[in-house]
Amino acid sequence: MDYQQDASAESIVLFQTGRQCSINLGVSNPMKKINPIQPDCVLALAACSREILRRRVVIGAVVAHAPVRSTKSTTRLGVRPEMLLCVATVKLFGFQQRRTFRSLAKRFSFNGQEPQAQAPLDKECADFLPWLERIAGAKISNTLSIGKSTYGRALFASKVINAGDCILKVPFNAQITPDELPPDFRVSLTDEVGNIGKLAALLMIEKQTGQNSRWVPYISRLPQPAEMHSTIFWDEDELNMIRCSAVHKETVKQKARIEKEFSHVAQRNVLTVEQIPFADFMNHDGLSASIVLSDEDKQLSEVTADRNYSPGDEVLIRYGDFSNATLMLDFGFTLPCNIHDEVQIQMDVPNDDPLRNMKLGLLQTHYTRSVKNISIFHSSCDTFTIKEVKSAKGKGKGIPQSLRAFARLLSCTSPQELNDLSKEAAQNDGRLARLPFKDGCRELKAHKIILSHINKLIEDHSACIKEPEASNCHFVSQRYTVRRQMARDLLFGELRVMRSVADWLNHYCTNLP
Ligand SMILES: C[S@@+](CC[C@H](N)C(=O)[O-])C[C@H]1O[C@@H](n2cnc3c(N)ncnc32)[C@H](O)[C@@H]1O
Repeated sequence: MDYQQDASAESIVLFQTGRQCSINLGVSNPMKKINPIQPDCVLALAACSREILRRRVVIGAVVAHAPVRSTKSTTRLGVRPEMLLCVATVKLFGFQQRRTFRSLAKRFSFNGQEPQAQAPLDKECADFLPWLERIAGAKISNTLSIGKSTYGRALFASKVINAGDCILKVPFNAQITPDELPPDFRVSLTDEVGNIGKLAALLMIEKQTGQNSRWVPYISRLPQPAEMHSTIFWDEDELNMIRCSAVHKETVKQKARIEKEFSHVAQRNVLTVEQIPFADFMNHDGLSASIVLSDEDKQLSEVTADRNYSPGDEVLIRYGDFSNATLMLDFGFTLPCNIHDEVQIQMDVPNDDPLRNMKLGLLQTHYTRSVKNISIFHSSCDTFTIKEVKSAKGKGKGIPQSLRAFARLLSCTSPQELNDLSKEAAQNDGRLARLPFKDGCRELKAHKIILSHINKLIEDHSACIKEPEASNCHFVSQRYTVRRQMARDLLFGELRVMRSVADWLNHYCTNLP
């Protein structure tokens, strides 16, 4: 890849194999200060930042994770330079978080009496915690050490840790925020530059400052491009492995957005962006109950153990309840069997449906979108998220009511039927086709529409999985091996979800009166 800079531009401009992406800092010549820029860093950060902004729609929920702070009043999002994409959110209801926080506070004490650990220490990071504690002017952890795991750096118990122990607390003054931008630089930034753009600028400045940067121990441990596996960085062959999944489309969309729109993102928001050194060395376990919580009063972020750990155990936290689709796009990894897997499916009113316009009109009038949907994808009236249905004989939890309603609408063949649906909606809660058709044949027809759509997707996924390796030249590439496995984790997870939904639909159809 070739990168150049446009030193005269009002923006940081990167040219990547003919395409151009820019981060407009709105200053006359930012290159004076941050030249030369690190293109991979910028692009990745942009990717990360887009995600942060979109996630903001989580209203009334606590958003937190290793590098993310959350409090009642503000949401602070951490940008771990890990692939510069490691931004995660955890969905917890506000009251849960407050309660958790109070109970955590009671147990807020360091465990300092246990025997020394046998953790697999990362010698290159031996000086990291002492350095960070010097900056913080406070103890950050005395039960954790930085070591090496299968998934890069990780934090390990260096002493016995009991569930409920506070294992780390990183004061805000040891976190990297855009507030640190040099005043003259900050003054020159226009209002259009939000926190994420500022953080990007700060990182570039710090990187450029080299050994003189106060953050050098942290900056020097930023992930290298070769370690980044977000689908944002996948090449065409690699993306082809997941072409049957909605992640493919979402990746293409996000890439385009990053390159084209990042500079125009209005960031008038309540986010505070920062990076939380040390805490963001923790790897993800989807089943962990530990998250990063922040206390604005005490001006620190902390993590409490959700279980007992022996010395040498890796200590994990949960970044969020994320499907493999989200993990691979936002974080660049997947889990072999992810309980949070889900599948995004899109259903349209066919172009050749004679009632198409009437159906679209009704959808527009009656459709109310689920506010609970905080998946990585943008909802539209024809996009639905299905989850694994635990029992084919149950109520079908995992299949959204909106999908079944949509299918009932699709199955209508006369204006009269549509008018009846509309009337019924008006008599109830206004939502269209939420009740099963009284006529079993019509209900069957509607559900067969979904079933046939899902069966088609199952076929596509199965074919995708069976496909031989894309290219011989990849056979030695570790990168390709990692990404191939990610693709398989994704597709197998989606297949599991879709098969469970198909089983339920088959059972439902067979048992209709
Ligand atoms: C917040 S960082 C954690 C620290 C990181 N391992 C390091 O080397 O600095 C998140 C990154 O760690 C890796 N990671 C975390 N949890 C993982 C898991 N359960 N499986 C695979 N990779 C994981 C991924 O590369 C992810 O992007």
